[in-house]
Amino acid sequence: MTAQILDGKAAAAAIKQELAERVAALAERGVVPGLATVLVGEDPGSQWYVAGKHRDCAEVGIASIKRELPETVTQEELEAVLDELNADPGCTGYIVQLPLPKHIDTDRILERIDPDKDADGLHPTNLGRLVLNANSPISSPLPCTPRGVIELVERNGISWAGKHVVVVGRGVTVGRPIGPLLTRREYNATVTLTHTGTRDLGAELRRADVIVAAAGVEGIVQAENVKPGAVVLDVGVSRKVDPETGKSRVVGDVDPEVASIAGWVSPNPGGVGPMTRALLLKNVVEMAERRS
Ligand SMILES: Nc1nc2c(c(=O)[nH]1)N[C@@H](CN(C=O)c1ccc(C(=O)N[C@@H](CCC(=O)O)C(=O)O)cc1)CN2
Repeated sequence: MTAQILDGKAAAAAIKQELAERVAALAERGVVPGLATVLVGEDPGSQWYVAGKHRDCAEVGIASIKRELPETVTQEELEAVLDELNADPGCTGYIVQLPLPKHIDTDRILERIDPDKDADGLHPTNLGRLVLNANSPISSPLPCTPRGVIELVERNGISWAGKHVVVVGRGVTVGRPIGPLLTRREYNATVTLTHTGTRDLGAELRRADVIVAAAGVEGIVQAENVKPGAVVLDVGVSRKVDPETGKSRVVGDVDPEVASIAGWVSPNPGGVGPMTRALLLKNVVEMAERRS
C-alpha cells in the first residue's frame, strides 16, 4: 500500500483563489490589505520565503511592502522599523522573517509588533488569545503553519475529532501553538507534544493517528514507528548539499519509507510549506475584513 498524498500546492492554490475574491470584495469598499515583510540578513532560505510571500500577495491583490536590513542591524534599529510599520496606515499586517541573527532578542521583537498587525499570530497577546478564547470563535490572527496543517488535512476530507496527534518539535512557529489550536472544541483532537527530552519517541509515535513532524531533524520519523494508515505531515526543513551537483535541497523529518505504511503523507517540498504561505494571506485578509 502507498499512502495518499496531502497536496499542499493544490490546496494552497484553491485558498488563494478564494482569497482573491475576498480581496476584490474589500476593494469595492475601498479597502486594500497591505502586508509588509521584515527580512534581516542574507540567508538564502529566508530570502526565498520572503520573495514567495510578495509573489503570493501580487497574485491575490494584496499590496506589499519590503523592508530589508543588514545582518549587523542592532536591536534598537530593528525595533525602530517595527515602530514605523506599526504607525503606517498602508501596512495592515506584517511579519518579521525568522530566524533572526543571534544578537537579536527575538521575543522582544515579537512583542514589539502591534498585535492588530501581527500577520503571523506570534505576538504574546495573540498566542494568549488562542489559549483564552477556547470556547468562542477566534477573532485574532493564528500562527500560519499550524493553521496550514489543519486546513491541509480538512481539505482532504479527514476529520481531527478524536484523533491522537503526536507533534515532534517544540518551536514557536509550529510545535508550541499547534496543541492549543487542535484541542479547541472545533477540532477536538488529543495532542502529545514531544521534543529532545522525550524518553521514548518511537513509542509515542507508534500510538499516533496523526504525526506532525516539525523537528528539523532529517528522518526522525521512521516507518517502523508509524501506525499503519496514520496521517503523517512533514513540516521539517533541513538543507542538504548534493555531493554530485553541489546544489542545496530541502530534506524533511519523515523518511521516504513511511509512505509504504501511512494512509496519508504530506510531501516535502509541496506539502505544508505552500500552506504556510497561503494561510499567511488568509490572516492578512481576515485582519483587513475585521478592520473594515
Ligand atoms: N515569521 C516567520 N518566519 C518563519 C515562518 C513563519 O511562519 N513565520 N516559517 C518558516 C519559513 N516559512 C515561512 O516563513 C516557509 C517555509 C517553507 C515554505 C515553502 O513553501 N517551502 C517549499 C520548499 C522550499 C524550498 O525548496 O526551500 C515547500 O515546502 O514546498 C514557505 C514558507 C520559518 N520562518
